[in-house]
Amino acid sequence: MTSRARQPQASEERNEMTAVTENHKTTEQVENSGPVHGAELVATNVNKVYSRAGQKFHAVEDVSVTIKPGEFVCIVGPSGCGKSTMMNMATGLLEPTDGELALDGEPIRGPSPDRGLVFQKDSVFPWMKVIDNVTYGLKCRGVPKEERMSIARKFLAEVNLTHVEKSWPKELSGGMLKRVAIATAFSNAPKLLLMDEPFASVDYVTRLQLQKTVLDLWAEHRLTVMFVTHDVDEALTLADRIIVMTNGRVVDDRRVAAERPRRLEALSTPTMLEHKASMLQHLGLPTEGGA
Ligand SMILES: Nc1ncnc2c1ncn2[C@@H]1O[C@H](COP(=O)(O)OP(=O)(O)OP(=O)(O)O)[C@@H](O)[C@H]1O
Repeated sequence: MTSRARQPQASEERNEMTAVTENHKTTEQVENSGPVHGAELVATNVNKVYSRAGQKFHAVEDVSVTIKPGEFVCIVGPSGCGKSTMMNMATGLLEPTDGELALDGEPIRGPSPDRGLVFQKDSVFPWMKVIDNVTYGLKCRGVPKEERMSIARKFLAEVNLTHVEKSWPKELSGGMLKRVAIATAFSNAPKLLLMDEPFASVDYVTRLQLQKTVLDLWAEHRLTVMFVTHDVDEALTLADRIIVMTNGRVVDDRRVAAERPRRLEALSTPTMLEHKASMLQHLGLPTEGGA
């Protein structure tokens, strides 16, 4: 018989969230507050050409972009604009047809532990208990058992999952599984965290909690984050820089200098509304002011 893992009480979650948001910093504050662990990602004239019904087309076309160490960058764009293709090339799982991606000056030729991944579909192995999932990458890299358990427990504590380390994934909620994936990614101490619509399938409240968890870990560990989302509000909540893609191209690249923590009301300031209207216009959506 399996027992359902204890869920944190609503009040516990709220207290954790408050503590977390109070610590958020902008990229500049993070950069100025100590050494940055993140790496610089440089894409130079990157193209990806696919064939569809015998016709070649550019899924990504001539993208050149530099993401600074420690920067939190969101990529926003409509379905099919090439966000995931860009992300997959950064993971090293997909090769550009032309151009190059490099991390700290080293061309990306394949996957590596210096790049952590959290994708929309759960990247948690159902046949391993939570603690074994989180330690798996460390084990593969030969990290001694005591050390990998200590690292995994530290990150499970940071995502408030200490109480389920011995649970099976099937005993956890969707939001908890996301937190296992986040703890697993951070345990491997990546220099670049690649997140492709990681919270698309969770409910609104859980999504806000997960956003705060990621922001807190980002500020603490000072790694570089590239986060793909459809959701302009999510990008404005998370990012210090937002890149908008349409039809495989970068059509907008803007800095969001708003103070952190960004509570819900922060999205309604005139500057944020201006950012939103401008991005929606790039995405071909009507805005309230008719801009
Ligand atoms: N392996 C493939 N072979 C052929 N075409 C592909 C392949 N992978 C992606 N595409 C096409 O490339 C384009 C970009 O796809 P991509 O998945 O990068 O878009 P996306 O912006 O991430 O979309 P979504 O938000 O819906 O996930 C789409 O037209 C898609 O159909």
